[in-house]
Amino acid sequence: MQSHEQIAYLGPKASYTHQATLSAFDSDNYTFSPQTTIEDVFYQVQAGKAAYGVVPFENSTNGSVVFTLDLFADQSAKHPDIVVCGERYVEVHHCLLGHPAISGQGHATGPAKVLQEETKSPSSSGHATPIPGNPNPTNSRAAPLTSLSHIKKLYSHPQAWGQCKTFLSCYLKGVERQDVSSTSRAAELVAADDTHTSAAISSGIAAQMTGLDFLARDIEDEKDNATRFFIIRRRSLEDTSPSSVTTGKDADNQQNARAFKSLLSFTVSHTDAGALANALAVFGSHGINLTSINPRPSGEAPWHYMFFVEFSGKRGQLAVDDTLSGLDKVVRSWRWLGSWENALQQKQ
Ligand SMILES: O=C(O)C(=O)C[C@]1(C(=O)O)C=C[C@@H](O)C=C1
Repeated sequence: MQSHEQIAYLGPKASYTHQATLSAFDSDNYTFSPQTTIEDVFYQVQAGKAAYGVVPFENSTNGSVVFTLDLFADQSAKHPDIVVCGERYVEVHHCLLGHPAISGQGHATGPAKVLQEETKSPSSSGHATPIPGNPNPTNSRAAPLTSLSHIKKLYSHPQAWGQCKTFLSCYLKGVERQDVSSTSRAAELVAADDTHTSAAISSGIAAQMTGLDFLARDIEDEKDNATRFFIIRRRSLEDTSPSSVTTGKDADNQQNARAFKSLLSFTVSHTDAGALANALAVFGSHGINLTSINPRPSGEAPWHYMFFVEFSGKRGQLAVDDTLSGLDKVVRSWRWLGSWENALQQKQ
């Protein structure tokens, strides 16, 4: 029997990362291997146990997934060979999953009673307070489908809280939150809670998997909420060998550059005036379009940073290779983290 290559992803099944994995790999040809943490995914790929890994990288509402950036920063040199080789975008529509209240649970006494009077919403479990960006908290895009007054604890992945701020502040303000490793793990924990007083922010698919009820749907602040995932693999010799380098007009035309993206990290002197500006100027002087920049603590000393930049183009194109040579002269250190096909090129 042919042994399938393994794809490591942040699990368990029904996580958004699982959905990204299904959109990138055919389950007939690969074996999917759910991992507990994003670090476990990096480890599996670095150790050669998985051919590819799938990890969240950034969300359209809540920004960068810092756990992933810090694994690329790799302060303890555990994953020196990981590079990005692809990307996938997944629409993220969060649901509140749990068990409906049973009679006698969640009486509207004390704070809940106050809440009912304040918000005229008998289904909430906390106080509604105006927050910046949503002066009228009753303006949540979603309303609960059932009473939430019995919900005493919430589980989710930390990224999800920031994507559902309005719903949470409106209907579940002050309810204890517990960070867990993924939204689908949150659903598993709630399904195992016999008290029926917890709820998970998770995907609709996780409801099918666990048998939990929908207490609310589409609770994300922005209706076009989406997360971008990276497909990672181990760096290979061809990645940097001269034979992979393409030159000539074709490699340099703008259209071709937009078809690809690249990621690299660098550090600059913390004390030299203009060090960061000089590094960024190298990209502009070679006509390279920078699409994002993210600083993360470098671990060298407090307030020292490593910068991650994403840009159009791929290694092997003349302008990109010249940029890397130029960068090498002005930064303290840099690391190429991969080039891949731009999944949005049709839409730009
Ligand atoms: O928890 C999950 O389901 C994940 O796949 C992780 C993750 C993330 O880290 O951004 C993915 C998509 C959502 O943005 C929320 C959580």
